[in-house]
Amino acid sequence: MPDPILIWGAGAIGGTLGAYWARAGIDVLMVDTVAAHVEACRTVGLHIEGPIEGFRQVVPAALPGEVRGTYSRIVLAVKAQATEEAMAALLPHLAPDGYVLSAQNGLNEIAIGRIAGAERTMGCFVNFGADWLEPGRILYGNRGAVVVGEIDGTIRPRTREMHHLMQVFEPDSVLTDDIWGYLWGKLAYGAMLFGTALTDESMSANFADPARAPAWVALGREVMAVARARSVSPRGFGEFDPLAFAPGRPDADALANIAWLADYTSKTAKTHSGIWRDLAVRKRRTEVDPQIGIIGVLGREAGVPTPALDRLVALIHDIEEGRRPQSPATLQELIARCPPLAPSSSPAPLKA
Ligand SMILES: NC(=O)C1=CN([C@@H]2O[C@H](COP(=O)(O)OP(=O)(O)OC[C@H]3O[C@@H](n4cnc5c(N)ncnc54)[C@H](OP(=O)(O)O)[C@@H]3O)[C@@H](O)[C@H]2O)C=CC1
Ligand SMILES: CC(C)(CO)C(=O)C(=O)O
Repeated sequence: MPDPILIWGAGAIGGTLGAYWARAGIDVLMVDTVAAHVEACRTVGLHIEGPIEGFRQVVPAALPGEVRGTYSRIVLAVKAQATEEAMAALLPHLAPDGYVLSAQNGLNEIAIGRIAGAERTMGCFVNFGADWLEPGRILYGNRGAVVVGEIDGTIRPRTREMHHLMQVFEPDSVLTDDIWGYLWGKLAYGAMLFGTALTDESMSANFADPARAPAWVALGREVMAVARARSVSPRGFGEFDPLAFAPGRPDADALANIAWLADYTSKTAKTHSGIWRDLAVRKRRTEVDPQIGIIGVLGREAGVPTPALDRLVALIHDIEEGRRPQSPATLQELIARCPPLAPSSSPAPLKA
């Protein structure tokens, strides 16, 4: 029998994975710092609810200090700003020939590789939607892309094994030799999601408002410009093609993708992003620095200006620190820094 899969961070993403794997008879141990959540998961069970399916599953769970032994497969699913702290705690439990899979948004694989070694790091792009509601309760709002790949692009037996495991949860999971392409594609979408969290409205309402499009286009373009400077060719999901935001592409191509995002985000029970939830519900800091701030840092290294991203980071900090509300006026502060769209731009039809 292989050792259990250790899931470090049993919130919206880690908890959903853990419940599905445990229900399928796969041996898992979830680790989380929220004592009441750990207790609920391992006693009465973790309740997965929402439009996909509802079930309650007892899942073995522990606080970090309760973990013993070493594990060959660790799925890291904490928010990006907790990555380094979580890595320090889990490292003694990572087998010498094991690996950590980042089931997170952002470029956490860089930090994980630095701490655990590149050989012990695997990448993952997760785009399903889930919310941690309270101890023992998670909303699984919509299915979404799950993509697994090694950070050096090779596909190894362990990569195939993790891909099979992900298929237990999401049958359409993808195995890739280009995980960085997917991670940068998510950064383009992710930057826009941070933008939507400047307001109190849903993701879909934000994407559907033509007056707000200059912000989404500018953010997408800046992420693409930095990705290009780093020789990454970002990949999308569904019909979202981040390359439509690449330098030189007409505004109409970008707008067609934003129209698709408005539709895509209207079909989930998770109406607002995790960023919005951190600010409006959890009243806590977001992942903006490790996820979006880093793009500006990489841009400066490559001589690529990122004024919209920089303004976005500052505005999110303003909300975190109570200097501004989540409101259309706060988003307007971002739009004011973004170039206007070409006057004749109307969304080009998306390719079938
Ligand atoms: N939710 C979603 O729909 C999506 C999320 N993602 C990404 O997935 C990652 C995880 O997000 P999500 O699941 O939403 O976050 P959650 O906050 O729901 O879950 C993270 C859990 O880890 C706990 N935690 C924090 N620090 C530690 C630690 N050092 N050791 C163990 N547990 C810890 C948190 O506790 P506490 O709350 O007290 O901090 C929380 O219970 C993020 O990068 C996010 O951007 C990607 C796609 C979709
Ligand atoms: C919106 C979502 C679920 C991606 O679709 C996300 O990544 C987030 O909430 O941060």
